[in-house]
Amino acid sequence: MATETETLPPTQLITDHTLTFPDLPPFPTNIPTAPLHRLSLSALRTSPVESTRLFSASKDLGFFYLDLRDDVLGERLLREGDALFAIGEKLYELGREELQQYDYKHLGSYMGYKGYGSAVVDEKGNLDRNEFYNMPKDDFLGLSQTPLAHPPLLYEHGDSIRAYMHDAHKLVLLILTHLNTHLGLPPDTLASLHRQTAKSGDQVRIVKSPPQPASDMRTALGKHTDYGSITILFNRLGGLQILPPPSLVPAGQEPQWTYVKPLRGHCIVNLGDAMVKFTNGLLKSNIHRVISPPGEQARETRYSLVYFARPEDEVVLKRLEGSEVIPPLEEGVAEEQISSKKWIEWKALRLRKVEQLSEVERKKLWDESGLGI
Ligand SMILES: O=C(O)CCC(=O)C(=O)O
Ligand SMILES: [Fe+2]
Repeated sequence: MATETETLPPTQLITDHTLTFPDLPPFPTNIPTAPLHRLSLSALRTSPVESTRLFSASKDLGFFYLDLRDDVLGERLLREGDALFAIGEKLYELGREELQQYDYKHLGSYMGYKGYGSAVVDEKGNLDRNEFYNMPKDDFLGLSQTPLAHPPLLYEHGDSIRAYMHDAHKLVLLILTHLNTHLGLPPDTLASLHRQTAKSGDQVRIVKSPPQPASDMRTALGKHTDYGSITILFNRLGGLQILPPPSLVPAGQEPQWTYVKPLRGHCIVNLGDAMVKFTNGLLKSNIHRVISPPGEQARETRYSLVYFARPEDEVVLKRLEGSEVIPPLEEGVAEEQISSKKWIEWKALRLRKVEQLSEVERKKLWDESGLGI
């Protein structure tokens, strides 16, 4: 892969104990891991070289590690992330029945709770092996006219959730500002489409995937690209896998699903569909999925923490004007006029309409998603 030369060799990652999670079984040393660029937030603040590496990573894989240590914002995010992992564990202790009342799919909303086994994950019509809770930024920051009800526990921890939302968004804006510069867009173009004070689908998600029976392992979260702009992801156990795009796979070989090894002190950053549309395909939003954690880690319950930053609701997802770096549209191509809000609603709910569906109907739902095999 083209990125390989700029990442740490896997052996170096494994021997550095500050990058592993002391209370969890180790990530196995004998499986291949994805060669993500490993960037540093503190270096990004001052180093043009680091900034260029961020742009390269966004153009080839659309995924990179960001070391958050030795930076005031980064260290705060690490602490706030830890607090949210703890809140997540308590949230799921409420139980599936209690949480089910916060599933708002019937109202056309993907916010709130998604129950275990309630979305199709593959072409066979299999169902997922996780549950998650989407906490809408608009509800928690007081932007919604009619906020949804959320578990009282989340309101009790409202300050922690808001602090995390604010800081994760600061990090997103910093990343967008670097991309804005490299794309040669007029200053603040990207930031002005992602104001935290404007209504959007920004959300914090906490995912729980319990251990799976060894005799019946299946995809926990089906393959997808993220729908919005920038995703900030905290993982502790393996399970996340990416499928490299054909452009990064040696000629004659098939792309292979590859684990992304979680690194302590780091978040994983990935770009979503909106960035692809804004840049007419120059920036990448890579396909990923979650399966059972590898090796001994498979015995643990896996939690992960995600912050999705998405363009403001009314932003139309199409090529941005004002850059000479963004490739022009091909002659005769007319872009679809779809708002960020509509795009995300469609993508987030299309595989969740599974109640009382037969296997054949579930397979059809997958076929219609366009996700292929
Ligand atoms: O749990 C993870 O590591 C990834 C979750 C993810 O891809 C998502 O929620 O979109
Ligand atoms: Fe994702």
